[in-house]
Amino acid sequence: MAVRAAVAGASGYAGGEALRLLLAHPEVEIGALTGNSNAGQKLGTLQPHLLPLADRVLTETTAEALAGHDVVFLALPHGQSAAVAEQLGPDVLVVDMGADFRLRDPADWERFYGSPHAGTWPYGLPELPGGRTALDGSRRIAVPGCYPTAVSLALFPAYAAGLAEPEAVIVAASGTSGAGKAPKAHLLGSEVMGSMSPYGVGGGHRHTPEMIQNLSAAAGEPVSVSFTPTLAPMPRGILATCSAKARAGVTGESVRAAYEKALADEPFVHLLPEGQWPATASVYGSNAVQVQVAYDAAAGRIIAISAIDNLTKGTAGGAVQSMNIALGFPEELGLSTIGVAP
Ligand SMILES: NC(=O)C1=CN([C@@H]2O[C@H](COP(=O)(O)OP(=O)(O)OC[C@H]3O[C@@H](n4cnc5c(N)ncnc54)[C@H](OP(=O)(O)O)[C@@H]3O)[C@@H](O)[C@H]2O)C=CC1
Ligand SMILES: CC(=O)N[C@@H](CCC(=O)OP(=O)(O)O)C(=O)O
Repeated sequence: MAVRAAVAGASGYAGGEALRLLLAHPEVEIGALTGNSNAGQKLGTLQPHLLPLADRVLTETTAEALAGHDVVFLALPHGQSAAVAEQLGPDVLVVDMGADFRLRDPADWERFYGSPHAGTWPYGLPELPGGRTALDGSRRIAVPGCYPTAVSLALFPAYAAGLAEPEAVIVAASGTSGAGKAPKAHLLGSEVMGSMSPYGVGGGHRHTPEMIQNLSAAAGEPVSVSFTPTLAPMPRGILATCSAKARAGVTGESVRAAYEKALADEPFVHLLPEGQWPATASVYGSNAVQVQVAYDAAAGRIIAISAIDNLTKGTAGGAVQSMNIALGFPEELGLSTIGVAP
């Protein structure tokens, strides 16, 4: 029997992407759709690409509206999920696409988000060591941030194999949908189009502690991360260029072998053949992740590059993949690795 799923934040980008994927999921029936300022509006006016749901009307995000579902996806601004989640029973699978339950260290949360820490839930990145075990049967899932998804998948094989020094340098470009749908001054179309610019420079981006958490767990020792995000003039996609100094004795062959071993059985993460490089266009709208790795012998550095769709594998696709594991469905159910080209 199909599970009944509600989506809170259905008017936003993450909620809209969750609905796009859930519409194609053979074991999910879509229940309540809730919003905030757009409650009372028809979904067709807010998410015109979701034609089968065009006549559905958004209700307020309340415990009553979300009651009676097997799964509740929360696509709410940071800090809003805990109050909603605590009103949902322990048997309901709550999948939080916000940041509230991702970090283990309350001090990290308070420093980067400036509010009391709500707690820590099983982390929705199945590909990390132990990731699937943590999600199996869980009724609470913290979906990772989009940049930490791209970066962790690019670098964990190097750290898990003990090939890299514990200091990573990351520069990643994101499409503008990463910033959400609400209008923002730095996202005016005429200023974003035809230009790339950095932001959150100097360790200030809130995804830095999440990357440190993931890479340190893979390495078995603390890993420092210097992360610089940049905004790219495209609606979707993240290209993460990650590098770390190689440990003594590392060769191009040993790096390649470690990545082949770590990613061989992954249904969504694809280590490209040597000589091919990840591109955001290749994963547009798909749950696939492209990874490539190279050893820069002159600099003594491992360079790992990944491409994801920030809204699919970076948010809603990762959420559905994790839901599948938690509920015992095949992990790939309802998810595509087929992109859109050109
Ligand atoms: N965009 C992305 O690439 C990613 C987003 N996420 C996370 O997903 C969550 C949603 O992000 P995104 O979809 O981009 O943001 P949007 O701004 O596009 O959407 C926000 C949603 O939350 C609703 N909302 C706003 N304020 C409140 C409130 N006070 N109480 C309840 N609902 C509220 C909005 O409703 P209404 O429109 O009706 O006001 C809307 O449905 C965030 O936590 C974000 O960090 C995670 C990974 C990637
Ligand atoms: C381009 C852009 O602005 N991206 C967002 C990341 C959005 C995201 O995935 O992260 P959260 O779920 O943690 O909000 C940012 O840098 O804040």
